[in-house]
Amino acid sequence: MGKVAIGAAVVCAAAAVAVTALVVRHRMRSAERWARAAAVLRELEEKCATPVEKLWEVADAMTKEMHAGLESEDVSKLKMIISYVDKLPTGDERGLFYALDLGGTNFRALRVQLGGREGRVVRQEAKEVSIPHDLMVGGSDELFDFIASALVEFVDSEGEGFHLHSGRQRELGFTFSFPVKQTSVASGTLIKWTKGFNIDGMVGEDVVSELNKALQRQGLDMKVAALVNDTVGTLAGGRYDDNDVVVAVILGTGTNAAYVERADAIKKWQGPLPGSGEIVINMEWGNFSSSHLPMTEYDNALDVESLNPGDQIYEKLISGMYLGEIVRRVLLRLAVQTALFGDTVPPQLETPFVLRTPVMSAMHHDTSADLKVVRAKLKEFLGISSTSLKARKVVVQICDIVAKRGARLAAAGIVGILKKLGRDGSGMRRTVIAMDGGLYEHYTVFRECLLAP
Ligand SMILES: Nc1ncnc2c1ncn2[C@@H]1O[C@H](COP(=O)(O)OP(=O)(O)O)[C@@H](O)[C@H]1O
Repeated sequence: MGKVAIGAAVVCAAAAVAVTALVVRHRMRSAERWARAAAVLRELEEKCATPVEKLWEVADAMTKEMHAGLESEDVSKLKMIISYVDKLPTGDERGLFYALDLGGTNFRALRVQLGGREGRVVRQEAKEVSIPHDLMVGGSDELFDFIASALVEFVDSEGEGFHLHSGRQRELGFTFSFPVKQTSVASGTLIKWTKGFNIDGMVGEDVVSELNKALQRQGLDMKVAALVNDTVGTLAGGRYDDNDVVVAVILGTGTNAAYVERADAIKKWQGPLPGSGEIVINMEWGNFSSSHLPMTEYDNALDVESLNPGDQIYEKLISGMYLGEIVRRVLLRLAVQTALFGDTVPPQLETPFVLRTPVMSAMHHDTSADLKVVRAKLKEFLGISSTSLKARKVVVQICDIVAKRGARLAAAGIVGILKKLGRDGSGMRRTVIAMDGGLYEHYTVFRECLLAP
């Protein structure tokens, strides 16, 4: 009995030692993994850093590129497109106007009855339709017929309070938020698709004529009276509300900026200068690129694997289409190299664009002590069923680094425009910037960081 007990005790002791050794080894492995995760995070933080000196460099580079883009075509990454809009609203406008806004995942139709300076916006109605993904990469007729048929329904649903002057054809302002070479106020050819659109045979075509043809095919008595970029539209809308608006910036699926330039500062302008002496420039700033931009291996890989490698570099750092995807790439690296989400890499995490920016934003804004929103989103969108609080904190930290880099770079771009306008110093006249876009509107941390970096 004694021997058996001793033997059992010895066995037991040996097992205990083995178990202890296992625990220690696991702890060491876990400590090692966290150390590696911390190193990946540290590196991300360093590479994404945007100290004030760097932001000034980015702002200066933006100003320089603006000058180059106004000088002549094709010398700068900034196209600095002349919009042909030389008059902005004064607030005195009257009548029934229609608008169509196409530039991302949704399009919007709008009708508005303007009642002059006193009446202002008497009445307005809008309709929003999401674009099925297959139409974003299909044929041109299919996309424009889809839009025109939605406009038919919109006009059919017109209620009380909207008055078209008798005998007048319905006129539409077409906001088309892709790079276009404008040829007049109501015509322009597509330069390239961005933001996930890729429709065969459209590059080089007049987008107004494509829409007019579709309106005819659908039997709607309406014609496009003006083609404006969404940023130019935002500038016009901003000016309608406030006379000091001179710049507009969009931060949504993509990003862009427009501003009012002195016509005589546009060296590449040919022909008579407009009477107003001013013209709106559509910068297409999403294509801005500079060696001063803080790029990481994740950004480079995202760019190389994108539909438009080498293009839209600034947009790929700051806009809603890409922020979530950058975060996904960092998380994938952590999952593979440090087993952040357990011993196997969650398969969904390998799917490009599975982590959308609104989901990133929801996780970033999670204020619960145990980060339950992060837990729920990781489960819902990435199929990660169990996470430690520590891992969830890492996720939030990555969102923070990526979002704040984007917001600070966007702010630096705005400063670049103000420098070009000579409105960056103190004691200058009041300058108002019209901001729009879902990213700016809904991503609070991003917006607050942009406003007070
Ligand atoms: N809650 C949110 N948090 C962060 N980003 C958001 C949120 N909601 C929308 N967004 C971003 O805004 C984009 C939509 O922007 P919006 O200006 O409405 O349309 P567009 O697709 O024409 O740019 C989305 O693709 C997304 O990237």
